[in-house]
Amino acid sequence: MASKGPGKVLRIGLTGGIASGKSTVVAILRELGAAVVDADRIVHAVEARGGEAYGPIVAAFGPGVVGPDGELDRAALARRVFSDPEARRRLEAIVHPIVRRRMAEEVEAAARAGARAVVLDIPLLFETGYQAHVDQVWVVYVDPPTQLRRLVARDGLDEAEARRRIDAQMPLEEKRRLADVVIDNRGDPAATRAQVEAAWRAVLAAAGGGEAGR
Ligand SMILES: CC(C)(COP(=O)(O)OP(=O)(O)OC[C@H]1O[C@@H](n2cnc3c(N)ncnc32)[C@H](O)[C@@H]1O)[C@@H](O)C(=O)NCCC(=O)NCCS
Ligand SMILES: Nc1ncnc2c1ncn2[C@@H]1O[C@H](COP(=O)(O)OP(=O)(O)OP(=O)(O)O)[C@@H](O)[C@H]1O
Repeated sequence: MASKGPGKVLRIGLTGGIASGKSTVVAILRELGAAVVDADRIVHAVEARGGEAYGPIVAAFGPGVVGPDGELDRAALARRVFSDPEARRRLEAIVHPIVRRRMAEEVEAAARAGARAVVLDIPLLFETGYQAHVDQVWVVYVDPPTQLRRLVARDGLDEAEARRRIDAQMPLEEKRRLADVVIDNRGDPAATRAQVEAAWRAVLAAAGGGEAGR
């Protein structure tokens, strides 16, 4: 864990596996008043037509990844990169540096706006080594069969495609072992909410109490 300098914002890295429940946990944290930086949202923004990553991606992957409306055909690009690790690394080499910079800017902005704690929702936190840049890591955990079932149900993928996406990430069991805080999302939403509320209360206490999130 990185040390927290005096007067600095407490950075919480929130991660998990695909469909483990990060968005569900983030929605609860927002309700509790947390400032949240969302890596997937930034990815979508920079990959949109006219965004910083759009041109380099089209140059690298060709017109086959552009849809009729001129936006990236995300489904086509996903099929490509989740069946070819080399292509995935090429995409990541374009997108990740831009996302890292934007996240740092958003943390700065939240701190300037008075937040004492910021949640960074980063699906690939461990895979990208970002744990060195946060003060604590929360992992949203589910067991593998639950993860597969929820991913298939949410995204309408067949089981083989869902497995490929899960296999493109560090195993969730391993992430759980590396966590400072584990949110166990195997149970019902109420059980998850109780854990998130308790973990956020601990953050408020560590960050000096009061309105730490905003
Ligand atoms: C492959 C792309 C086009 C698929 O887009 P799509 O709209 O279907 O999915 P979305 O971007 O909403 O991501 C959904 C989830 O997929 C998983 N995922 C996405 N990219 C990756 C990756 N490179 N490696 C492993 N898992 C990934 C994450 O769990 C993420 O939360 C897109 O995810 C992308 O450009 N990825 C590269 C950038 C990246 O690494 N993003 C992950 C977080 S920084
Ligand atoms: N405790 C729960 N019980 C039942 N279903 C749940 C629970 N938590 C989340 N889900 C469902 O599981 C799916 C995955 O959850 P969510 O979208 O929050 O995951 P995620 O980690 O944000 O995924 P991604 O990495 O793909 O963005 C969603 O359809 C969500 O409604």
